[in-house]
Amino acid sequence: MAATSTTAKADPSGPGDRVLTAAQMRAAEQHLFQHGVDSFALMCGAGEAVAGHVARHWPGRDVVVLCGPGNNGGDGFIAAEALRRQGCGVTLLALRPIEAYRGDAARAAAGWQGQWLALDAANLETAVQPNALVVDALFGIGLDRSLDGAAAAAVNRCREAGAMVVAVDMPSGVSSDTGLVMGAAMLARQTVTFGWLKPGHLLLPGRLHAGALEVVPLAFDEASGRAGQQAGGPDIRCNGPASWILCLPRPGAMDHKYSRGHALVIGSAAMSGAGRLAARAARRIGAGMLTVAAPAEALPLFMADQPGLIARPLGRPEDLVEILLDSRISAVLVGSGMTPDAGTREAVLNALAGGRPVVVDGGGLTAFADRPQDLFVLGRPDVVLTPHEGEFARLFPDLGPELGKAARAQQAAQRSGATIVLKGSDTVIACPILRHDGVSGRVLVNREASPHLATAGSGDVLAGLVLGLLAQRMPAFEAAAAAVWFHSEAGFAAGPGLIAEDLPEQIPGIRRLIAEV
Ligand SMILES: NC(=O)C1=CN([C@@H]2O[C@H](COP(=O)(O)OP(=O)(O)OC[C@H]3O[C@@H](n4cnc5c(N)ncnc54)[C@H](OP(=O)(O)O)[C@@H]3O)[C@@H](O)[C@H]2O)[C@@H](O)CC1
Ligand SMILES: Nc1ncnc2c1ncn2[C@@H]1O[C@H](COP(=O)(O)OP(=O)(O)O)[C@@H](O)[C@H]1O
Ligand SMILES: [K+]
Repeated sequence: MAATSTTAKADPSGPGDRVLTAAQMRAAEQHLFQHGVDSFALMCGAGEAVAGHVARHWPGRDVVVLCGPGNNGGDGFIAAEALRRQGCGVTLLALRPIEAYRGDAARAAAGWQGQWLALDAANLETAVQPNALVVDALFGIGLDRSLDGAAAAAVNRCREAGAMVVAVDMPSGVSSDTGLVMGAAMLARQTVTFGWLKPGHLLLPGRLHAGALEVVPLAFDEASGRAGQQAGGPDIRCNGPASWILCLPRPGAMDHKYSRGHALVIGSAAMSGAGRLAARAARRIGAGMLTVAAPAEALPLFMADQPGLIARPLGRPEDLVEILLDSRISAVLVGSGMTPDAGTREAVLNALAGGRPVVVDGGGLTAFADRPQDLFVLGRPDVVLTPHEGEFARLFPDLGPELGKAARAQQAAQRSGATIVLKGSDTVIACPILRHDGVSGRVLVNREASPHLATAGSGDVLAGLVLGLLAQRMPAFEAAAAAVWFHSEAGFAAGPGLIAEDLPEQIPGIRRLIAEV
């Protein structure tokens, strides 16, 4: 079967922007088989696509192909034979003797016309010379335990030799569902994958092991992708405008400042900067009106900083309840820059009781570390929790990294009933609303963000962006995802030397750019 390959830069995630787990991928594959696609033809398409990729990027180079025990190895045999026929010098090392292969992989192995070498330490040392070009076809989506023995030795040898590795489907050793390294993992320059991206290509550290990604659709289409996701697990996609642009607020001729959205930031005296940054971000993303409620001594700071906002004193807890009587307030941010204590807890609970969409950030999350159930407001998907890893671990101590970031965020969303933004360089946004088509929720993975965002106050800006979009009545999951996307774009736009104060100022330019989308 001829493989069609895509190398789209803007969104290389294949048909749609789905991201499939290993189980979903297998279900998508079954869907194809039920509709007459031949499994060996699919493997041939995969192997030939890898060979085509290698020939395009390194024309005329000798190549070492490492074949594992299953179908990933099968793809390797097909690629090796295709390259050999093109006149490439190919050395092939296999983890199994030829007679031990089964199914399509056995058929692919039987088609290899070159020499057969065992994948062992001695052969690795001879074959993988410094700067060798290596096709890693050891393990793909079937990896289910840590690499050891010869497979681990292959990873080490490639690393020692500074080999340029092209990974087939997954860099071997990276879990396709979690992006976690199992024992040891190939550090690939490039990864050629099939059908759709897998979470492990996007989540850390897998993203760093995968290098540049090429998605080859093969025979996979929208119907098989949908069938794959409906077989179980969440609908995972890459975060981008396609996921939320239709509900991005746009002011119209009939709008006035209140109708555009009135956001409320609960500020603190100890760290007023957090609320100030959030307020500025909420206004830059389009909230028509912004009120800060903060201890009286902090109010002059807010007012001097931003003449366009309204400041109201917050002394007693009842003050917040009174402020929330104003029905024009359309969303609330609580927790940024607040100390994690009983007073903050009360402010969060009062904000939630106000019945508006609420963003809970920073100290507002940690204040519930010893009683997370009190924060979990089942049936309130308009509540957005924005934890970084530390805050997440305090609220969901049992949802550890071993589950993978996509699954952790999804389970946290379902447990809390809230939209979850699990921050980091690979921020994941999860929706608590279950669907009725067998898909257990929606998850978006932000592809990449500027590491310059790792600076104090950057999270406060993100919280403010979510607030500003919620205030404009954008649904919470979409608001959270759009905010994360704007935030990472702002990080790239500001670039080196970025400080949190720069981020809100980048928003209008980015907003203008996507107005045309
Ligand atoms: N679906 C698709 O889109 C397409 C799929 N295609 C290709 O098929 C690949 C999936 O093939 P696969 O299912 O045979 O799994 P694969 O990754 O080769 O692992 C093989 C076996 O290794 C074992 N094993 C696991 N971990 C281990 C470890 N650490 N150390 C040692 N052994 C370990 C484990 O078997 P076990 O030993 O448990 O019996 C496992 O079953 C996919 O990635 C893609 O390249 C394309 O051809 C066409 C499109
Ligand atoms: N290495 C990184 N690469 C990209 N984005 C990052 C990185 N580290 C942090 N971020 C982003 O920066 C923000 C930091 O938020 P947070 O940890 O709450 O900081 P703060 O509380 O100081 O504002 C988050 O949006 C996070 O996703
Ligand atoms: K591989």
